[in-house]
Amino acid sequence: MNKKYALQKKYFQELNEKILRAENILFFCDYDGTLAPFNPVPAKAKALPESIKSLRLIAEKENYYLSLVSGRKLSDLKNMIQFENANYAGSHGLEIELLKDNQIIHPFQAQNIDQKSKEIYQEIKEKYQAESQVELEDKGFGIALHFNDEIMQKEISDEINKKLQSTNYQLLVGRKIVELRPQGWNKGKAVNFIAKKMVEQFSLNNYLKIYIGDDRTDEDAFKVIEAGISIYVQNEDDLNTEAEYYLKDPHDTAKLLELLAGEA
Ligand SMILES: O=P(O)(O)OC[C@H]1O[C@H](O[C@H]2O[C@H](CO)[C@@H](O)[C@H](O)[C@H]2O)[C@H](O)[C@@H](O)[C@@H]1O
Repeated sequence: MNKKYALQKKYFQELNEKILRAENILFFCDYDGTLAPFNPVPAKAKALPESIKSLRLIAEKENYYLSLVSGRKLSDLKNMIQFENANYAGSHGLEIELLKDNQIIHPFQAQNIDQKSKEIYQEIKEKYQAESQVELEDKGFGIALHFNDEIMQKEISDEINKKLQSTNYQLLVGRKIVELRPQGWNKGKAVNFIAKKMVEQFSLNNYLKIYIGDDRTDEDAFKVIEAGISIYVQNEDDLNTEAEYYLKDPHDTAKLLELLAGEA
């Protein structure tokens, strides 16, 4: 493991130099586990106020384009964190709202999902809606099952995985959660989609992508950051990540954002 702790002076200087060399910054930030510490009740998982304050300052910088990217559905994400001048990507990027544009874009269409897959998905959804030991979060484009018990999580994810064989859905296993979502779209594709839109809309030339995220779904985004800055927020997991830098938890995210906002 050869990751760079982003708050260590020499590594912060290194990433800050990259930022200073770029004319424009496309700043992508995940929500849960990155801005908001874990809470067993998703609705209570609030972003740290100091991170909100710094992100607001970052979003106001003339050459910064802030995007919030989450597995949460768009409306939920926008309820949790409200910025006028930010792009939003909910449901792992299946629902996108670009800054200063009130329409929701669905960059990946449901017709890519065949009838058989839809039926199996519906069957799984109904089964776990009726299961009292599992909390089902219906996101429209997919579902998340929240668990308290890791053994149960493993059993259920194995069972669902079997059912999803040769469907157009995929299963993602995360921290106390399994998620079913359509195959073919992910946070990496959403990052590229938003980046392209920003480049076109604002005629950007020299730009740098920054992505901060904490779980497996963020790995797809780290892979498309290229020469930019990818930062993994470690939480409980190990450092098996594509990201170049790491932070230890959302409190570290707050410290980094404060430095980047120029407050510290
Ligand atoms: O992409 P993210 O912003 O990181 O969202 C990922 C999922 O986050 C939420 O679930 C996770 O956080 C909850 C609050 O701390 C926690 O209760 C749950 O166990 C975690 O898995 C959210 O509920 C999901 O919809 C997101 O996909």
